[in-house]
Amino acid sequence: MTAAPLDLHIGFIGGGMMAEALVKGLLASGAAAPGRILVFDPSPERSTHLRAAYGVTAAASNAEVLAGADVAVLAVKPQVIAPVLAEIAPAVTDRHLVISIAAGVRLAALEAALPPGTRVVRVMPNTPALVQKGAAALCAGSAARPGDLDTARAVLGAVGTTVVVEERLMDAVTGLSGSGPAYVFAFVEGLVNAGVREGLPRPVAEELVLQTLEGAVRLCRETGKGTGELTAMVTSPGGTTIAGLHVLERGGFKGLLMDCVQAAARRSRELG
Ligand SMILES: NC(=O)C1=CN([C@@H]2O[C@H](COP(=O)(O)OP(=O)(O)OC[C@H]3O[C@@H](n4cnc5c(N)ncnc54)[C@H](O)[C@@H]3O)[C@@H](O)[C@H]2O)C=CC1
Ligand SMILES: O=C(O)[C@@H]1CCC=N1
Repeated sequence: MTAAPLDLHIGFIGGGMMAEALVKGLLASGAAAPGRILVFDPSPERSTHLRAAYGVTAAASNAEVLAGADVAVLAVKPQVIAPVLAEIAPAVTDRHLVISIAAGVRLAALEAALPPGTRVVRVMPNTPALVQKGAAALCAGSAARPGDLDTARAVLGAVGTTVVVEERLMDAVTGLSGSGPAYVFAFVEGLVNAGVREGLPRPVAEELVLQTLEGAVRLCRETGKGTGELTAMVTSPGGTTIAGLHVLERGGFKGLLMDCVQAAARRSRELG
C-alpha cells in the first residue's frame, strides 16, 4: 500500500508498541519521511531503538515533540494519560491537531485537560498497522474542523483501513478490532495445536492454518457471498465439516466470542 506524502510533521507522545506500528506503517507507505516524524519516550531504550530502526527524531521531551509537530499522537497508556495531558497542555496551541489512541479515554476528558478549543480526534487503531493492515475507528472532538478528521484519516489510512464512528461506539470498537488481533492469535494457536494433536508436524499445521485463514477472509471479501453460503459450500451433508461445527455449536463458540468482546468493551469503559 502506498500513500500520498502528508505535508505535516507528526509527533508521538510515547514511543511504545503502538507508536512504533504507526511509525513503521507511515514510513513504509511513503505517507511520511523519517525527517517529519518526532518521538519522545522516557525510556532511553525505546528512543534509541526508534531512532536507529527508523531514522526518526528522538526528542528530549514531550514539549520538544509539540514544538516540532503539527499533529501530536498521544500514544501512552490510559493509566498515565492524565499526568501526560497536564504536562503537555501548556505546549498545545491552535496549530496542533491532537490525535489520541488511548483506549477508553473520552474526548470530553481529553478536551477538559487541554486548552479550550484544542482540536482533538480520538482513534482506536490496532497492531496490524505494523504491516499496513490496520483497522482504525475515528471520532472528532467538539473543536475539530472538518479537515482534521481528514488529516487523522490520512495518518491512520497510511497504515490500514479507517472508519468514522460516533464516540459512543468506541468502546465496542476497542473490544472488537482494537483487541481483536489477540483473539485471532488465540484462534490460530488453538487450531495449530489441534492439527499437531492429529499428528501434523507443527510447521505444516501453521502453514495450513494461516493460509486457510487468509483464504477464508479473501472468500468473504471477494465472492460477494455471505458467511452462510460460504459455510454451506464447505459443509457436505453428513460430512466432516458438520461434525466439527456441531462441536463448536455445542460449546457455545459464537456466544463465547460475544462474551469476549463484551468483556473487552466493558474494560474500555472502565479505563475511561
Ligand atoms: N497495543 C495495542 O494493541 C493497542 C494499544 N492502543 C492504545 O495505545 C496506547 C499505547 O499502547 P501501547 O503502545 O500498547 O503501550 P506501550 O506501553 O508499548 O507504550 C507506551 C509508551 O509510553 C511511554 N511513556 C510512559 N510515560 C510517558 C510520558 N510521560 N511521556 C511520553 N511517553 C511515555 C512508555 O515508556 C511506553 O514506551 C494505549 O493508550 C493503548 O490503549 C490502542 C489500540 C491498540
Ligand atoms: O489491551 C489494551 O488495553 C489495548 C487497547 C486495545 C488493544 N490493546
